[in-house]
Amino acid sequence: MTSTDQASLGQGLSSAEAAARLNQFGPNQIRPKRQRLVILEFLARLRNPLVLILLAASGISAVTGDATGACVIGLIVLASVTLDFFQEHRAGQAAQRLAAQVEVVATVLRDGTPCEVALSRLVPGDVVLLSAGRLVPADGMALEADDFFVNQAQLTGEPYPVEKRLGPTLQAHTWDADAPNAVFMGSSVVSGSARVLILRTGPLTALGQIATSLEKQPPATAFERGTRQFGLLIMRLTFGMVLFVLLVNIALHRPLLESFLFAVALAVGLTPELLPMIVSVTLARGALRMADKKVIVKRLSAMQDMGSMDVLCTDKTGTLTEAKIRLERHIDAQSRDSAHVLELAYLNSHFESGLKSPLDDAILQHDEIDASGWNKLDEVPFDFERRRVSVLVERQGRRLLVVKGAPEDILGLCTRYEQEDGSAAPLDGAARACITALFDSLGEEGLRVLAIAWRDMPPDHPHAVVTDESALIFAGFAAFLDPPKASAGEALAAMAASGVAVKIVTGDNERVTRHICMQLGVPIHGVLTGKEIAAMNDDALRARVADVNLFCRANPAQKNRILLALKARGHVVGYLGDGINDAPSLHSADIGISVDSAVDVAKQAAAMILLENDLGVLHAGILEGRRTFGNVMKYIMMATSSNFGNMFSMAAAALILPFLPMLPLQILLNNLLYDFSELPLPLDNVDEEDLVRPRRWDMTFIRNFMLTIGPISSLFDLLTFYLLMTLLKADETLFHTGWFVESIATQVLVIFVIRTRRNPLRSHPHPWLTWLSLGVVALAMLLPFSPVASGLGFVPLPLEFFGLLAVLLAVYLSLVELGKRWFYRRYAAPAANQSAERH
Ligand SMILES: Nc1ncnc2c1ncn2[C@@H]1O[C@H](COP(=O)(O)OP(=O)(O)OP(=O)(O)O)[C@@H](O)[C@H]1O
Ligand SMILES: [Mg+2]
Repeated sequence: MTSTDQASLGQGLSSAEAAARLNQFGPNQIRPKRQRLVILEFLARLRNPLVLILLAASGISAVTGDATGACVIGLIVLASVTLDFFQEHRAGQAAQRLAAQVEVVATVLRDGTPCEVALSRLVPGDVVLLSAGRLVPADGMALEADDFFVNQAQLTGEPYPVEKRLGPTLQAHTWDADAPNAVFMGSSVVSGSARVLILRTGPLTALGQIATSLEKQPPATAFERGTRQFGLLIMRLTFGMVLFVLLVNIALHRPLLESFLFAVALAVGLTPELLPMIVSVTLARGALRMADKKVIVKRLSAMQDMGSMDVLCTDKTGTLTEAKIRLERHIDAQSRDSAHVLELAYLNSHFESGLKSPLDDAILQHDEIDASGWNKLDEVPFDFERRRVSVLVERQGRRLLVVKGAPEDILGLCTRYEQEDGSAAPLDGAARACITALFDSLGEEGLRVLAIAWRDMPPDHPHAVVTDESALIFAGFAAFLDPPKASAGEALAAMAASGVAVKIVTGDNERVTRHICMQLGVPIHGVLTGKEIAAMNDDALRARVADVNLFCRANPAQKNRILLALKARGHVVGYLGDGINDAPSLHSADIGISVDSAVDVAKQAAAMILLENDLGVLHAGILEGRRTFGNVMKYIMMATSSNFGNMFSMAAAALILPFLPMLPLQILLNNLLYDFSELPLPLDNVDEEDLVRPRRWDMTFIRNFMLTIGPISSLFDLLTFYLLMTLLKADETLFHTGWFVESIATQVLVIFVIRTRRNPLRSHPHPWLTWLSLGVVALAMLLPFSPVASGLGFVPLPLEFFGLLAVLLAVYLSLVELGKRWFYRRYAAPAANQSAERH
């Protein structure tokens, strides 16, 4: 530590110094995202090998004579790369702005005053103020600590909170992980507060070092795997075809360079180069639409996962129930109202420095109780394994340990119970049975219950530890009403109807949760408790998870195991939660969903944040996800069927015709126009029948579609060749022109057939798609009559051609429509290709 650091401990860094250090140390991110200049991002697109080959080849052809051709090719390549780039860049920017809205911040002293700074902008030397629920933003050392407990399970796997105290001065380069004052990035504050000096940020932190040494890439989502497979399929086909065309042309002694250019242009025409752009634009558009519904999508690909999600796990408080909890009763062991129980509960909630749970808020708001005579000495913070919290308090020389928590656990720790007159009687079998019966009856009424217990502590006992929670005196119960949310029942029913199974995963007990489910009209068809889960190995759990829809008394690790078991069964699983206990599951879920009011770790781990905690918008999100899926699928189906068929016939024609069927630059222009017509695809409407089930990437579906529609396209093109040659007696340039126009028209207009399972007249495309497609076709028809025609190798078309074109188009579109109907009947009954449940 430098002397300026020492001097600045009190008030932190100055803004100027912080900015300088940010430059020096880089952002506080484990894997810093490279911020590239826009121009570099643009140039990176030219790195595509096909584009490079094309530019090189046209460069050679420029040198050998055909300068205009080469220039046009260069321009076309530039135009299509630019088109692609701007769309994607804009979409990415919009998505980034959205995510910034829910970015987790830290409270940092800058220029002597506390201010909120994004985690990524922290630097060594910053002084951070931490309290319960906050995230430790980087590695550092505690300068002040007040009952400061953190959960560092992410690093050590240890589920219990660890107390951090003051200790020796630490240095960034001689780090001592075991020092009592060392805190780590990725831990979250369970209770208490602290002032922490940041020493190491980003990749230099302990978490960063593990992450970089393992280079753990998040596993590819089903969708990413799908696009990759698809890319491979196309690549193989392209390679085969290009090789074939080259060999044929060489065998026929055609000019080598031109044949090569032709082959490469074919390859460009075959590549679904718009796919990445279509994917990111659809996703970004989906995310923007979700933002209107008060849902912020942090990780764009989560939109797609929402469309595939078939199981949603959710916790209970605040999701299924109203966020407002009320304290209804505070009663002793005999079910009489007890002021003492309320007082003890109040002291416990008042003094505990952990994140106040809604139960604490309910106790504190119930009645004003005077706690001023009491002094807090220490506490044992709440954790989800113990499910209780203790405070050690003192008044006029009397020391009490007051414990409140889950009744099942607390009763096990009690040896006596408090009677009406305040005396303690032994908790024998009969009394225990009585109290348990009381607890059960409260649960039947749908009340959430906490047990309150206490014991005297000797005056020489300054600290509270977990082992002090024994030989307690049971004081009574605090019972809460946590009414179900009116909208939740409806939302759950809607999700079930859309093929998403909802499972409730809660730390609360079975009775209360069942009661809520009954009120919401959610049938429970299988229950597992944390105890039962603890006794199962992963295989056993995997065998059970599908049939169970209520998991109760589950601790954080068990919640996570449930989730992994569901994923292992092939489900796409969403997880909705807001607590520290939900963070591991939010991480492992395919789609982690949290709320804006959640603790920082949960928000950090989530892929999606609900600004309003309402299950209804989640259903809307699922449909939105399926919509994005549908539109990406349309592009893929177009690329594999019609586009592919066209290119295939081009290759075949090269074999039959005495000349090249189209000039390389015409193929590229054709491709550019076709791409252009597909730009509005991300906006397109998706039919309802495509939204009723979860959608998954299905390679067999794509392959079968390709094999059905592709040949129709190819055969049809060959028919066109024949007619061009025989009816119009076309020479080389007329042939090129005629086929260019025909090929654009068929390729572009077939979208109206392919984009829907229905009769095309019964499904409404987005107006932009309609107009742009028609516009592109019109443009292609006009080109041969324009001044640039000769530069592009076109000649004006005779009138008969357009008559022929009209007939051909009508026949072609009808044929594809018939082929499509046959395909859906044969291979895919409505939505049946997406299996929701895989056993
Ligand atoms: N502030 C508290 N003081 C004492 N005990 C608590 C407190 N908060 C929770 N508990 C106990 O811990 C249990 C688990 O906590 P909680 O219900 O918050 O878990 P969860 O899994 O987040 O549940 P939910 O699905 O309701 O969000 C509770 O049922 C209760 O018994
Ligand atoms: Mg919770």
